[in-house]
Amino acid sequence: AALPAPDTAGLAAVLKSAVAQGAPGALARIDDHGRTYRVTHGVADRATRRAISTDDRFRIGSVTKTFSAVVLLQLVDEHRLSLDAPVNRYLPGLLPDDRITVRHVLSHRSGLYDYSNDMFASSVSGFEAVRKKVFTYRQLVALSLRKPRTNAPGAAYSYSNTNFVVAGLLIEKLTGQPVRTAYQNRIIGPLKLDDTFYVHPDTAIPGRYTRGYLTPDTAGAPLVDATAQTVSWAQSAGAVISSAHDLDVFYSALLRGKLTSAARLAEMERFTKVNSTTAYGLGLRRRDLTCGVSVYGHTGAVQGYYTYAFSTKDGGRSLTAVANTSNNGKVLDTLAGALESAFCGKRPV
Ligand SMILES: CC1(C)S[C@@H]2[C@H](NC(=O)CCCC[C@H](NC(=O)C[NH3+])C(=O)[O-])C(=O)N2[C@H]1C(=O)[O-]
Repeated sequence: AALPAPDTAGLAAVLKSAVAQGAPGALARIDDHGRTYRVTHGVADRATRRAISTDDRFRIGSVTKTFSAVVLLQLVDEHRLSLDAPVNRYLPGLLPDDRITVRHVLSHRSGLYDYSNDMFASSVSGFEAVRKKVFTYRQLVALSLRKPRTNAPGAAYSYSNTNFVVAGLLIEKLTGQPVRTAYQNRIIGPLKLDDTFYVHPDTAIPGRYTRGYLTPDTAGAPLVDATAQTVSWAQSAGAVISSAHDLDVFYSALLRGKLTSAARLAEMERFTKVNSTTAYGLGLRRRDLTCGVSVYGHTGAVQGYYTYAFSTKDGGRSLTAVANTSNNGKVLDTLAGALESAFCGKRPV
């Protein structure tokens, strides 16, 4: 059945609410079968008061996980990787359990502890301690292995950034190239994503961007400008920079089967239920909306930036919504309403 028209007034109200709840600015772009909708509210820069634009680049956080998963699924298509092989077959000795497979890692079912839980237990001091640091992938995995596994391999879903750091190690081992090169050659170049970059360990966002502001844990404390950072704590789990246009193109192309074989896309879409509205596949989230529509993509939360980037199953309609703050649960929850406005249309009064 055809989707209802996007509810742009409802989308504007969502962004306005996000700003009222503490985001300096918010943006949303819908690409719907060739027609584009753009909505913004608030500022990209608190000092200059420059209005936020849907053209502004931003840090996409864990939306990066889909980029990493796509590269690995392409390697499966090229018969250079098996999803059900142990990670240790490709990276001998990396993990303490040979039963952990590539599929377990890409579906957050490995049981590998998420080192960021400790790293950011105190949001601002944790961020300031790492914002200029450069980690190796193996240093991040070592941080995780200091803690017990959360579950036996394959036994449960437990979100962990460590999984997609392992994915980055697999990409570099199997392609013989840095993750940056793999993203560029396999995704960014072919799709002409001119606003999309992997600059790690550089701290600057190229070109025109919105600044990002970390909300402190202490109510009323001033926002922290988190724009300049290496994002080395995340890398292949969260360090890509992009734009609303490019993420709409990316998820539409993925779901249209432009980036992997149909068989591999079907593997990405084998979902483990997370809660009543969300399920996780391989580097891909499914969100089930109130109108019965399911959308596919990923969310992102990196210091200073919240992102929702989702598309319909056929890739015909895509939405990217961003708020330039983080560590603000009200804003994260409010921004989820952008999915309802974009894909469920006007709410019955
Ligand atoms: C599951 C999520 C929401 S969290 C996960 C990943 N982001 C992180 O793991 C960053 C955690 C610290 C971010 C920081 N929070 C704190 O410091 C809290 N003490 C903030 O909000 O700026 C990402 O991105 N994912 C989102 C996803 O995949 O949707």
